[in-house]
Amino acid sequence: MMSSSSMVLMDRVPIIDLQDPNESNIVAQLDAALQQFGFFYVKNHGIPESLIERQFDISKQLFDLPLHIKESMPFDGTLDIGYLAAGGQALEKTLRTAATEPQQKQQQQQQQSTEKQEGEGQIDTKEQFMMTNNKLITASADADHSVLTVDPDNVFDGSQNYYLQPYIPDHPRVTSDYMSASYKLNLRLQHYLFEALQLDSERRRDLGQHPFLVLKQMKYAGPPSDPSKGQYGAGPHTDWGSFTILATDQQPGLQLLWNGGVDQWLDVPPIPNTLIINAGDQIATLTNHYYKSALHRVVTTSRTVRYSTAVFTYFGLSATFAPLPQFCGGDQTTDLAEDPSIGRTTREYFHYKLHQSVYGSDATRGSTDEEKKE
Ligand SMILES: O=C(O)CCC(=O)C(=O)O
Ligand SMILES: [Fe+2]
Repeated sequence: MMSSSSMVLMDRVPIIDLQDPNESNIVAQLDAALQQFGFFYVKNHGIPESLIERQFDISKQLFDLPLHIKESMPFDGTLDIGYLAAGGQALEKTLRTAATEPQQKQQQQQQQSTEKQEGEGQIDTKEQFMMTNNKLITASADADHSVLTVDPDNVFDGSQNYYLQPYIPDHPRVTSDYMSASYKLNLRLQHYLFEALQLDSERRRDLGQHPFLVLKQMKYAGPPSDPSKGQYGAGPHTDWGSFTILATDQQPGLQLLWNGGVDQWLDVPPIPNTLIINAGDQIATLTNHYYKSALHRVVTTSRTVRYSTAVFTYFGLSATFAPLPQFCGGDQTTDLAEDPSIGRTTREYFHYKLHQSVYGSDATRGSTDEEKKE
């Protein structure tokens, strides 16, 4: 972890070359990018371009299927799988108690009063399809260790997902290969994060075991966004977990809220042969918001269809979150009540956020239907 004063300020989200033979360079760049933006690009990331293209090809075929077929795979919030039609989620609804910095909170409130005329958390125009390694969610806490382990070569193994083989023969193979490659990239990013935070081996094990992993394919074909009416492809939100690995087609739209003197929405444009990485709430909580879980949104400007695919990674499902000791005390103390991921396990925090975004409820601690079912 470098001190803020030694950090070189950048005016745009940096690209980190993962082929750099000097690991400490990678760690230092990751540290600076997470402090300043909460976002960075990676190149030479190990996921073959051909696999990324095949994945987008599958995604296009999937969203082109007739609506009745897509709706035959309805969203299941317990497993976090299935299809959500346009309007099925409103990410902005998760903001009311988002785990963001006080400064960001104030910004959110200003943003909402100046940009929005009606309602809160309007629906997002994106369509989405999700697959997860949900066997970890359904397994009981004392399950056989092998049930809880993730096979990096077959991440979905043993989990319930909708596989579209009858309509898209390559669907199981391509989604599985893409997820496995993404998980391996996540393991590398997590290693660099743990190095930056100088975590001991016990803490690494606690955070790293039984990770929850979500593949979300998205299509934006709705009307152009209009922030003044609260209409977005994806409304302003923070991601909820550890790292998000995002692939987009060549359409712009993603923006993050950044303070480079004044708060502003900064474009995160597509850059060929790179992936976009951002830190979620769990990383912000661990570091007492020293690393940012940046507010971001998708503003579509034209009628052009846009595809993106995110792999959301979470730390261990049973790990409970609180700032690491080195981030507590001094002027870095966070009001624990302000950060809803504190004191919750990954499993609990995930369901809490999901309820806000999909079901619109202010799920209270430990009382969601999903949690009761577990
Ligand atoms: O489509 C994108 O570029 C980003 C979507 C996003 O931020 C999300 O689904 O969490
Ligand atoms: Fe996001």
